[in-house]
Amino acid sequence: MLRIAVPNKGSLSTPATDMLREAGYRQRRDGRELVLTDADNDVEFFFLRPRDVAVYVGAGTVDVGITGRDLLLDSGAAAVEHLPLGFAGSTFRYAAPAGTITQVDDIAGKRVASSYTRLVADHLARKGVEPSAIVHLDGAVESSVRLGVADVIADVVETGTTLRAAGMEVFGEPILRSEAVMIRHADAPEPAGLDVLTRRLQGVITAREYVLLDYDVPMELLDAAVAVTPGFESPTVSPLHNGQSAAVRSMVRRADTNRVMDVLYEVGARGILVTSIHACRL
Ligand SMILES: Nc1ncnc2c1ncn2[C@@H]1O[C@H](COP(=O)(O)OP(=O)(O)OP(=O)(O)O)[C@@H](O)[C@H]1O
Ligand SMILES: O=P(O)(O)OC[C@H]1O[C@H](OP(=O)(O)OP(=O)(O)O)[C@H](O)[C@@H]1O
Ligand SMILES: [Mg+2]
Repeated sequence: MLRIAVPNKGSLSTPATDMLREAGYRQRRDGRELVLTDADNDVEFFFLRPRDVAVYVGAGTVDVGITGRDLLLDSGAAAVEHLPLGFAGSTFRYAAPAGTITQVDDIAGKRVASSYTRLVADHLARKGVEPSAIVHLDGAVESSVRLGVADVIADVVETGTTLRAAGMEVFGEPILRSEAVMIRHADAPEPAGLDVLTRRLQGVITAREYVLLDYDVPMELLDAAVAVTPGFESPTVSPLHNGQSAAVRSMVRRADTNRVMDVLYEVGARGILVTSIHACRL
């Protein structure tokens, strides 16, 4: 039975559970359940603190887990990224009170507060910058400068609202671009059942990222239209009964849908329809 660690709280928890449910797995209804067996799919879920997921996977006591790329790298566990999942996107960045520190080199000799101290230490070591201290805090890192325990922070930035509210500004390039990832042990052989889990999750990711586009186009314009919607391998083209036009079906990135429809219309396609994909295996 494949053992899967899932975040029990925080930003990753609900979207991780939603994705697994969409992939056809049973998920807990009560937020206090710690373990859940899905016998039909031969998997067992362990609901753990997001930060601890990499520790369990690295120790080999669970086979795979869902966590953030930033949490994985900060853990130092013997676990590696297996599949990016496309949710809980964020950047990890340095910030300081507006107008004080503006480049990474200036962190030399300063105190840096963060909940991700290994990430920060590794990054500063790579840059050859020596801070006077790296202060570990559990959260609300933005308050650390005002309260006098640090000069600079390194923290997760999603919208930037929290930083703005604290009168801080980011500086330097992002240390990391993070998102939710499926992780597995660094050296262990691939556990039985991981191939099925991976295909199922990839199916959900693709169904979220792509739509189906259908349209009719006169035969003489078919090549020009297909060039706009090349699809994954090649679009499906069916002749219409009138013998002069074709119906085309192709997968298109959801984010590109309206731009592609505009171009297709210009090319001469009509009856352009967009349909969501409920599930898929490619
Ligand atoms: N706005 C956000 N705030 C915090 N973490 C975020 C955000 N957006 C995405 N994430 C990601 O969520 C993960 C952190 O989740 P975690 O549950 O540890 O913290 P949290 O969501 O801040 O919850 P809490 O602070 O309540 O424990 C990281 O991988 C981080 O990159
Ligand atoms: O860029 P934003 O959209 O504002 O999001 C980023 C903020 O959200 C998280 O804090 P959280 O609310 O989890 O509090 P915490 O610091 O106590 O973990 C994170 O640590 C940042 O402070
Ligand atoms: Mg937090």
